[in-house]
Amino acid sequence: MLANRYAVQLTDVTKRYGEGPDAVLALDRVSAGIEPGTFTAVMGPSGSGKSTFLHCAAGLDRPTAGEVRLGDQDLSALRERRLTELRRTRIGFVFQAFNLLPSLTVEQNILLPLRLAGRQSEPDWLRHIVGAVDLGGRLTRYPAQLSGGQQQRVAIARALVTRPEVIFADEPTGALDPETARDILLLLRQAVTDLHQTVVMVTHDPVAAAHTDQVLFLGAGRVVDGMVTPSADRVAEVMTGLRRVA
Ligand SMILES: Nc1ncnc2c1ncn2[C@@H]1O[C@H](COP(=O)(O)OP(=O)(O)OP(=O)(O)O)[C@@H](O)[C@H]1O
Repeated sequence: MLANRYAVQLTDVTKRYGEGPDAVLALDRVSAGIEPGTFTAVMGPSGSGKSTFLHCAAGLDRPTAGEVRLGDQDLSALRERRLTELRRTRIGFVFQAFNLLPSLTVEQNILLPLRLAGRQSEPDWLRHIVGAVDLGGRLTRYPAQLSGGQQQRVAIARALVTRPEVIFADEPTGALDPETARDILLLLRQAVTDLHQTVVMVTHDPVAAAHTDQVLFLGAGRVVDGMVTPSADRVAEVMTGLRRVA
């Protein structure tokens, strides 16, 4: 069998919440393939299924039907323990709320995924990513002593430390001012361009989407449009059209 050319592949993924007349069809037979070493934005009106897409693609939630593959691994074939292990070692996460552990230093937060996986840190790699996120002088500080932008840099370093196959970012700039948001987006862009990382990001912001290579647009749980080398203006135009029909 040929190796999967995609870093992540969703095939006919359906996600239904609840049962009977109150059931919500959050994803309706969604298919998408994310190429390795690319930066992808997932956009759509509120309630269109973006978070559900991200959660299913990242193995945080199981689809009701359909298949999700991380490389050649079918996630539905994994029991909970193996799936947790896979999330820890092969996937990185960046959230809007940073999700750092307040009692750990910056360095300990960055190294946490390795510690949880029982893996050794690689000093050269650690130095490289700490340099890339520009946190060199702050490794012994605690999250509460950092600005929002600095905390998100720690979260990105933590996501990079295991050299995951894909980083999933859920509104990573949602809590930041526009200038700091831009720095974080440039950092994610750099992770893709320089470190050949694959990044999938949910965002509401056309300016954020303009930093990516491609945009997947969701509407009412389906992939309704796509755009390569997006610009903020063209993305905003598509979003206005989607909101009109939502
Ligand atoms: N745990 C849940 N139980 C029931 N319904 C849910 C659950 N999670 C999401 N939904 C519903 O599924 C649909 C898609 O939700 P989702 O959060 O994926 O959309 P979204 O595009 O990320 O929205 P937003 O931009 O507002 O965050 C919505 O109708 C939502 O109410």
